[in-house]
Amino acid sequence: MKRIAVLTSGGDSSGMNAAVRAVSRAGMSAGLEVYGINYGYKGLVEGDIVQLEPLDLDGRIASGGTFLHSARFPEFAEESVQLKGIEQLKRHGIEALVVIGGDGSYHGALKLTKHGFNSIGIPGTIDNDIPGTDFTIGFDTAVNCATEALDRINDTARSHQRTFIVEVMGRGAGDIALWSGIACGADAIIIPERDYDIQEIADIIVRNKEHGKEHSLIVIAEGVMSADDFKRQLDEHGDFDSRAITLGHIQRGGRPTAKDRVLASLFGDYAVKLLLEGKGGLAIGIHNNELEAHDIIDTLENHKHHTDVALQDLNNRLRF
Ligand SMILES: Nc1ncnc2c1ncn2[C@@H]1O[C@H](COP(=O)(O)OP(=O)(O)O)[C@@H](O)[C@H]1O
Ligand SMILES: O=P(O)(O)OC[C@H]1O[C@](O)(COP(=O)(O)O)[C@@H](O)[C@@H]1O
Ligand SMILES: [Mg+2]
Repeated sequence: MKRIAVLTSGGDSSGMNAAVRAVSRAGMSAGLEVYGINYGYKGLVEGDIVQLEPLDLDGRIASGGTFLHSARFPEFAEESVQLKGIEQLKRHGIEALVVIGGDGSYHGALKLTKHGFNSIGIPGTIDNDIPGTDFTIGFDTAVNCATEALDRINDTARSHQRTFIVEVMGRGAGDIALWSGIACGADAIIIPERDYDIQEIADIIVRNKEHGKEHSLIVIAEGVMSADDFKRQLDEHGDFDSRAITLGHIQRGGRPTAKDRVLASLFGDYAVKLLLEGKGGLAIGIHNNELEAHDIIDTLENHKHHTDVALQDLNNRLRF
C-alpha cells in the first residue's frame, strides 16, 4: 500500500484534529502518502482531496474543531453517490480510507466496505454513542465543558435558592448527562434510556428544601426533551423558581482534554498499523483500556451502544 486518505464527518468533536494528525504522522512514518479529504463525504464525492505534508499537522493536536472541516451530507446514503466517492478515491490512487466520525459516518464507511473499498472507522463524536468502543474522541472534552458549566450554574442556583434544569447534548444517548451530572452532584439526571416520573422529580426538590438544601440541579439529555419543555412540565407540579438552560454547541468546541488527545493518538496509530497489516473493513475502539478492532459490518448491524445506565443509580444513591 502506498497511499491512504483520512476524512472527518458528522458533528465535529474536540480531538478530531489529533486523530487526523495521528493517522497522518503514523502513515508518513511508515512511508505512506496521506491525503486529507475536506468536508467529509461531500468533499469525497466532489474530489476535494489534498496531500497532507508534515507541516499541515503542526499544532493540530491541541486544537478543537476539525481543520479538514466536516459536513452533514445525507445524499451519501444513496448508492450512486457512494460509487462516485469510490471513483474519486481510485482516481487519486487511494487504496484505503480512514473515517473519523460518529454513528452516521460509520454507516458511510460500512457502505464503502460493502462496495469493496477498504475503510476503517475511528469513533469521533461527543455523544459517545458508537458500538464497539467504551469511549469516543471528544466525549471527555464535552463532559468537562458541561461539568464546568454546571458548576457555574450551581453557584448561582445556591445563591438564589433556585432550581436549574440544564439540557446537555446527546442526540439519543444519555452519556454526557450521566457523566457531567454525577461530576456536579446533580439532584436528578434524566436520560433517554430510562423513563422518568415528573412527580418523583418534584418530590426530590421539595425534599431537598425540607432538609435545608434550597437549590436543585436537574441535568437532562437533549434526546429526552428540551430544558424548556421539561420546565413547563415541572412547573405544573409546584413553584420552584426554576430556570431552563440549553448548553448547546459550546460542548462541541474547545481545546481537547489530554485524555481525548491520547485516545485520538492511540486510535490513529492503530488504524494505520491495521492497514499496513493488510486489514480493513474495521471499526476501532477501546474496551477495558485495550485497543480493539471489530468487523464494521457486524459492529453496526448486530450491536448497539450501551449507555452505562447504572451511573444513574449511582447518582441516585449519592445525591443529597
Ligand atoms: N446510512 C448511511 N449511509 C451512508 N452514509 C451515511 C449514512 N448515515 C449517515 N451517513 C453519512 O455520514 C454523515 C454523518 O452522519 P451524521 O449522523 O450526520 O453524524 P455522525 O457521524 O457524527 O453521527 C452524513 O451526513 C452522511 O454523509
Ligand atoms: O450541530 P447540529 O448539526 O445541529 O447537530 C447537533 C447534534 O450533533 C451532536 O452534537 C453530535 O452528534 P453527531 O456526532 O451524531 O453528529 C449531537 O449531540 C447533537 O444532537
Ligand atoms: Mg451521530
